[in-house]
Amino acid sequence: MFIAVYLFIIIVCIVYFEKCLRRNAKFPELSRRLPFIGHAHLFVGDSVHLWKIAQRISRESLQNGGLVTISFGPKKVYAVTDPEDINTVANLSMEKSYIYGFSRPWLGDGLFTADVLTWRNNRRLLNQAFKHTILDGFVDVFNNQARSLVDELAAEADLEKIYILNKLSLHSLRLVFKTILGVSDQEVTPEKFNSYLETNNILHNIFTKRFQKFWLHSDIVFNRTKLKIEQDYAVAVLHGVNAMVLKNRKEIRRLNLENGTQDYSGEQKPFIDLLIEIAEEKGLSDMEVIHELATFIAAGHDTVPYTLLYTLMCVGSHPPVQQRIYEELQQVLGSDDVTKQNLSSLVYLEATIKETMRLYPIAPVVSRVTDCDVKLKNPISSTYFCYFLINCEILQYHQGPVSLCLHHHPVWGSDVEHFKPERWLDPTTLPENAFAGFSTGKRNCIGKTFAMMSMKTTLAHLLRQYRVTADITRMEAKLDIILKPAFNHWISLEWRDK
Ligand code: HEM
Repeated sequence: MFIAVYLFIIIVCIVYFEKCLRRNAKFPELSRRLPFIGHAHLFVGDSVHLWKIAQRISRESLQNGGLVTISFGPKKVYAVTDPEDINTVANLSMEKSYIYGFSRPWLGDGLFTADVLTWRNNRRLLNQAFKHTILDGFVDVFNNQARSLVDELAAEADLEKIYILNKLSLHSLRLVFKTILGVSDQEVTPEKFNSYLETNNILHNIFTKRFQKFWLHSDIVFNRTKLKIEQDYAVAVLHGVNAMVLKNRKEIRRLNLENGTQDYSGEQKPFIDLLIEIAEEKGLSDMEVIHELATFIAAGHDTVPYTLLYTLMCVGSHPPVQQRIYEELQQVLGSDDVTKQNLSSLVYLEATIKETMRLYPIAPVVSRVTDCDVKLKNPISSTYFCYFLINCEILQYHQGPVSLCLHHHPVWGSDVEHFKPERWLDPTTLPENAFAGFSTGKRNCIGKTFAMMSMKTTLAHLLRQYRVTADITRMEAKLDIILKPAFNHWISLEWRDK
């Protein structure tokens, strides 16, 4: 009898709670919300499933005029897909959402995860390391690494299928170790690089699992799981490498200062030296420097290889695009190396990378918290009026290969679904605020010029030497922190001068 009464009271409460929510719902909400937990159940599954959910959210958001709400229990998230709204949010809210906090044991107060106050200060200081004049000094390193990659791939040329991702990751990690840490290939064995990559992937996996299982969002629960033990171990391994590099670098700097010498013989000094200088000036601890290094290594090498892979796959799937790139390379470079002067003439290659990033952005979801009211366009009516979103969390969903969102928004025109690098050649014809491959607003990617320069150099060397074949329409993707290929991401390479 008592059980029946309790059940009755619970059902009445649920119905009342639901009615209140619906009455107060000002915004369209994602379908399939459950009482109390909201949409949290939709995210449970593997990372292929997570990508499908992200695409569904972005599709529903666009169908609802550019905004849809998602509930995680009492927490409400606004998924924004309208270009104007995304621009508004990105410019007003610099604070990252609590989900980024999952990576704090690894990245600490590094630029990517830092709170706004710390971020403002550090971004200003670190911006100087990413100026064009500084990055120009890395072009020789980009060329040397690209040449090594071309040579390494020779053994696999003419095979029917190559899974090139691991080689691209290794290439990007070496590049980052050289330019960010000042560590040459000879100082780190291939096994150590591979173990760094594996550990890095383990961490991605742990963060994704934690995000998908909403009960693990709480530190109290998560800290009692096996995942936490695995996370601690992985973080210790990566920090161990960073700490060792930092110690060696400080020693080299000390000796250089004592002897009045420098050890980068004409090359640009690595980012770590600037960081050590800032740390000495500001009294930062070694752990703070390690967190910043971890951030730049992660952000630098996690992103580039995936964008390179997707570009090669797009190029391999579109022979006329490949032919035009080849002709541009012949005309601009011939058989010469890339230089800071000729790099800017590779306009069609750059357009191809941007078009790839439009269709396959490695960071398709960016999450922010607002600390002020944000006025957005009315997502339901076609007339424009405004809503106030108060202290809410906002997700920007831009793009997905099959879904309609920022990078697939109708503002791109009727050929929005086509891979068409030509659309980038005349900037005056591009839609406003509709590209966020490097994010947008003040807290966008600090490494975007570095990334573009290194990717253009690598692709110039590769595509001059090899003809690529691929079929990107068969690739399946997963969302494992970033957009990664899950299946069918092979390419084949053929020597051009055979
Ligand atoms: C194709 C290559 C790259 C892409 C597509 C990319 C994309 C992005 C995106 C979308 C964000 C914003 C993420 C968010 O707010 O959640 C970001 C931030 C960041 N990126 Fe990149 N990135 C790339 C390469 C690089 C490289 C090479 C570096 C460093 C060498 C780098 C360093 C960073 C850092 C430190 C941040 C945090 C910036 C801040 O909060 O001020 N990225 N990147």
